Amino acid sequence: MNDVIPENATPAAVRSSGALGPPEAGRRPVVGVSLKLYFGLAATRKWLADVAALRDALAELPRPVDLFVLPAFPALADARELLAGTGIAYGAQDVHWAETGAWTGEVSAGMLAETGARYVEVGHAERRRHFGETDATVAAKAGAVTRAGLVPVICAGERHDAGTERAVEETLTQVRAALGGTGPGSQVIIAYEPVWAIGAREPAPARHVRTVATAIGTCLRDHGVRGRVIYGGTAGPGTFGRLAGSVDGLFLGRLAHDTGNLRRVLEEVAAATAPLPLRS
Ligand SMILES: O=C[C@H](O)COP(=O)(O)O
Repeated sequence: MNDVIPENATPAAVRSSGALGPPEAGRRPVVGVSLKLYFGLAATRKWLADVAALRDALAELPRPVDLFVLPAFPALADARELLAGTGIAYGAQDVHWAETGAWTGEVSAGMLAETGARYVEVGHAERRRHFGETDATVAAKAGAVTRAGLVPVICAGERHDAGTERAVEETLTQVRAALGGTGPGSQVIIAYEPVWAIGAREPAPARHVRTVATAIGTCLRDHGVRGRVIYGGTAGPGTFGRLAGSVDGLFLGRLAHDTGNLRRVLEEVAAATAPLPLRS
């Protein structure tokens, strides 16, 4: 168990805790957005066009930041069209673990790769809660995604606000299970999302997030995967500055519907992060 990291710890102090290692170079900060089922197709197209217009702002950031967006399946073709040439990646909010077969209604990682998708979210709390996803199915999906050459965005987080120690335990159980489906050296993103902070009024307290995210970082290193950790749960402008040094970026939901917010988040992430080391 890691000690709780102080609320006012500087990024350098967090790194010197040993969880992230020395700040040589390597991991690029990353910001992701899931649209969930908030928009219809026309609204998604409008939003994607607004995101594509961030292209110049993205290119002018003082430090490169990866940006990916996850619209609903029917909008993947729109993402391909509207984000072409912008350097902004896109992907899906779910996937099936099988490559092919009698799986009515499902979509394989291979098909997603054919659409040009780069990232695939697996194990979001809403899928665990409403669709019965388990650590085993999340692991199978994460494995399918990496085998297809895509990057799984593995969501993990405790269900209830019952203290940081309990959160580390519950979250690492999910992360370890999911990583069991991926091979050594796989590239993954872990989206740490305390379930009680999703769709809430404010993000989880920074001290709590720093401690859990740092424990996830150590877990990634132990598993020998190339991992980045991002925080999600009512994240928006002002969130990253309090977490810098313990996470590689943010995973946004509602607050990115306004692409002005998304632009501010990208600027904050670029400004607040120093180069971070590769984890393997
Ligand atoms: O996928 C995104 C997360 O669940 C966070 O959503 P939220 O920012 O709307 O709370």
